[in-house]
Amino acid sequence: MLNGVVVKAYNSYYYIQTGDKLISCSLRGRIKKERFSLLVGDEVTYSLVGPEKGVIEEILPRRNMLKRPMLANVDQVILTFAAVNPDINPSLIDRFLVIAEHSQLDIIICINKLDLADGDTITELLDRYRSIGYPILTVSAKTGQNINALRALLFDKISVLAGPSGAGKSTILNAVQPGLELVTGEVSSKIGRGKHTTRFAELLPLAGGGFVVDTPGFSYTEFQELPSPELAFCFPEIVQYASGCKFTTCLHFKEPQCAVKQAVDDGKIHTDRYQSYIEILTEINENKKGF
Ligand SMILES: Nc1nc2c(ncn2[C@@H]2O[C@H](COP(=O)(O)OP(=O)(O)OP(=O)(O)O)[C@@H](O)[C@H]2O)c(=O)[nH]1
Ligand SMILES: [Zn+2]
Repeated sequence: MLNGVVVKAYNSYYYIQTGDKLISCSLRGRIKKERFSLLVGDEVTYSLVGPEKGVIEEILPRRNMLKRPMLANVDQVILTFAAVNPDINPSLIDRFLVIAEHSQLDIIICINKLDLADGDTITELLDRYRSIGYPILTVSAKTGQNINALRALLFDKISVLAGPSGAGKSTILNAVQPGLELVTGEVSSKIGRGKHTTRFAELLPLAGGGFVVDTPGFSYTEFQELPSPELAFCFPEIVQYASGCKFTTCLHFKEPQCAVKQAVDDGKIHTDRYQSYIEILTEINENKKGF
């Protein structure tokens, strides 16, 4: 039996990548009954029935599942922001971090357009996130600076790039692997790619091993409602102090004897981060969608 990864689903066919071969597969009858359960990203076993044609026999156990886009076995999200143009915005970074934390993926923060940035202005901001424990990579897709380091991080993993429009996600991927030829540029010119329509994500194989997802990951406008008690778990530094709160149900807002608020007062949690937490908590409580 052969092994591969589902990289694309089209009509009732699944495309399986094995090494540098792409095998178009149908499903064995008994899996068909549970067809909904086969996702792009799944590892499968298959048997060949012709040259580059096969039948999927078995779906191997799934490590995780992402809802938007629908994918299995994603290892990490590369949260991508531009240092400038559009200007880096800590509150937006915090919102993307919440979504990424909620999806329980490993997170890498990637700051692009280093060629346009005055290093000092972003250093303080990046130190803030570094001190929380987030790995940070600064790159320039334009000059190629640190693109090798990013390529190394993508090696042998399934990665999603997420981040605001214009951060340079497609340009970065094209720099990582020129053959990908993702469409870049103005938003309007991308509509043909289905940017605003529902489509199934595809995995693009990277030379040397690993895959990237061809659509931007979750966007902050697609934020799915998060129950307010879960929000604090999306802030690692809040988690670190929350066990010291008097009430186990503490939302670290108006409750007395809150160890998190104390940590903010003591300068151990950054006030901006706490502010982001409170803003998002308030939005969740007001039942606003799409923050
Ligand atoms: N100066 C500079 N410009 C860049 C860099 N990376 C991307 N850009 C430009 O930024 C603009 C947006 O880049 P895209 O790659 O389309 O951004 P995106 O994040 O894929 O945007 P969406 O698809 O809308 O989410 C383009 O005009 C790019 O040429 C960089 O490192 N330096
Ligand atoms: Zn508290």
